[in-house]
Amino acid sequence: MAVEGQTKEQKERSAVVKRARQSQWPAIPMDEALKAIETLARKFQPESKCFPVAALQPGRVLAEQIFAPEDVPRTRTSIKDGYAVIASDGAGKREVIGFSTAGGPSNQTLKPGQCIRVSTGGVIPAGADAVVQVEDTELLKDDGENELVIKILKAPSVSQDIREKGSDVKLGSLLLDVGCEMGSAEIGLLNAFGIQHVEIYRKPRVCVLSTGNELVEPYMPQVPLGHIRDSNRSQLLALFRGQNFKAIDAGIALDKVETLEYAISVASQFASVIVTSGGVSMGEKDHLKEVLQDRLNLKIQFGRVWMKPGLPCTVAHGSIADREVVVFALPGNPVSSWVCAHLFVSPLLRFSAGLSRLHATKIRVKAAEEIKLSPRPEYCRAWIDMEKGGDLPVATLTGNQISSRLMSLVGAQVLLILPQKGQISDGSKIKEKIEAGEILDAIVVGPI
Ligand SMILES: Nc1nc2c(c(=O)[nH]1)N[C@H]1C(S)=C(S)[C@@H](COP(=O)(O)OP(=O)(O)OC[C@H]3O[C@@H](n4cnc5c(N)ncnc54)[C@H](O)[C@@H]3O)O[C@H]1N2
Ligand code: MOO
Repeated sequence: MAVEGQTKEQKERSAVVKRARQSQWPAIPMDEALKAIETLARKFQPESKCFPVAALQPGRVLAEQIFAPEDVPRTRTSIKDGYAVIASDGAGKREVIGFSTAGGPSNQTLKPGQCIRVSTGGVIPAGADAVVQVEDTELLKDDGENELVIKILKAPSVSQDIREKGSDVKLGSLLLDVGCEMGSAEIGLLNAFGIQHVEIYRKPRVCVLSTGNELVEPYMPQVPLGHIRDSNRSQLLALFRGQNFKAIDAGIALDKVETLEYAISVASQFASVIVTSGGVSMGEKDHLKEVLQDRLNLKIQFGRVWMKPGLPCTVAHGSIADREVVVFALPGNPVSSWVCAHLFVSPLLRFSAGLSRLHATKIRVKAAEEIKLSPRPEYCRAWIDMEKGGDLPVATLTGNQISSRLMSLVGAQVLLILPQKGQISDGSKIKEKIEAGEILDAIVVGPI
């Protein structure tokens, strides 16, 4: 028991003997954890603002429906470089009375036997009802500079090679919907209609904090024995920034309840989503759960998930100084925090960013090799080969999958979803492994 007058070391030792020897937190199944995240996400509704289209970057999310303010094309235009004609004139001679180029429309009206030279995108002059491409004509007469008479080789049909008014987009039709992620095409489309301002969602902010007495800044030239460089923070910041969220560096906090409480409170002033790594397992310095629940009075939504990696992953929700927050206390192992960030943090941030799809894309792949199953459902990192395997891409594990091995994340394109080792559905035998060639679901986490 801790008594007055104890040294710091004595106090720490007494904390060790008092620690629980079993986790008080049930390891909930993955689908339950994901449901909890989806429920929580709804508390972090996206916020919008008006934004100039000229400054839009890919990845921004639209917060309003955009309707076409005009027809495209606004008037009938030519699909080909050639001649605007009257179809009923058929094949044969035509007098060339002028030209209508893109940007230089003609104000002449065609009469039978006449044609007007047009370029692709040029306005179809009055009286014309077809375009004949230049390849289907012959020049019969010119004055050295201008074409005067041509011959149409094939009889044209009405509407041939004419883009009718509104045939691409009708005035008032829906161009882009709420939740649409801006890419190059969407930015181009807004500009095609001269739309100058749109309502977009604000990027959600996420604060990233590393915890652990053993951590030193990555730039430190000397790393004392027993210490390691903090890699989780930069890794998670880069992950969230790469997903278009605003990620804020909250530094490193020592494994001390007061320090952790302080660091998380400070973080809550900058972002309503806080991500920590480390200190959630069974060690005597693993204080995160206690800090979240007992010192910050947050409600722990779950304190363990039956998954690998990421077993002690913890999520807490509540208010700190009247600000609603969610804290994702991820396990310290670099692979565990990365996998949990993809599976739990990103979906909540995606919701808060206004995106219509919360979860990453799932694909079906073929296992390249035999994979031993673990007692927990596992999310294995894998590379994808689109060429091999015929109908489905082939997934090869990124080497040893231990949760400390950061190398297993390098170039990872998918997380293979492996069931836990156990009885197959008809109960006939225990499934111990995935066979080479077996088809699996996989979550896309990198460019394919
Ligand atoms: N008795 C038990 N021990 C452990 C259990 C358990 O159920 N019972 N769970 C294991 C699992 S699973 C995981 S995952 C880890 C997670 O532990 P913590 O979240 O408490 O993380 P730490 O102990 O603080 O760190 C674990 C590991 O990761 C390194 N680390 C931590 N932070 C960083 C960082 N910012 N950058 C790079 N590396 C970091 C740390 O040095 C440790 O090596 O617990 C198992 N133990
Ligand atoms: O399940 Mo822990 O997350 O890596 O080893």
